[in-house]
Amino acid sequence: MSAAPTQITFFEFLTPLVASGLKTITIRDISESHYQPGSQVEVFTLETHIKVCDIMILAVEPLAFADINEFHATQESLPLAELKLLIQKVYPNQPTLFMISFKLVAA
Ligand SMILES: CC(=O)Nc1ccn([C@H]2C[C@H](O)[C@@H](CO)O2)c(=O)n1
Repeated sequence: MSAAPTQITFFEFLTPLVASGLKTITIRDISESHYQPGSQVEVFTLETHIKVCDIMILAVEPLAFADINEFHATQESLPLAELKLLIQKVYPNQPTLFMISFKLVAA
């Protein structure tokens, strides 16, 4: 069994939402779902790999694309339509995804 990851990347335009504590979930596919609840994880920008902040993983739960709703959009700090378009673009044709809940530890 491999160790849980200690880093996560976000698109640069989303990192202010993470560093301010406004964004408290991210929805990823199975390849990016192996985070351990209770672990501290470093956040980097995807495009430039700049360190943004640290977060603590609270939970990792399966989430069907079809079940993504306004609750998830609020936690993502994004409009629901924008969130669903983004997820479809990043993870096309993947009905089963994972919701990673987290809290900001240090900006
Ligand atoms: C490799 C990588 O950084 N991938 C992703 C995947 C998703 N996101 C964002 C986009 C949405 O806000 C949520 C839901 O997927 O997570 C991201 O920043 N980076």
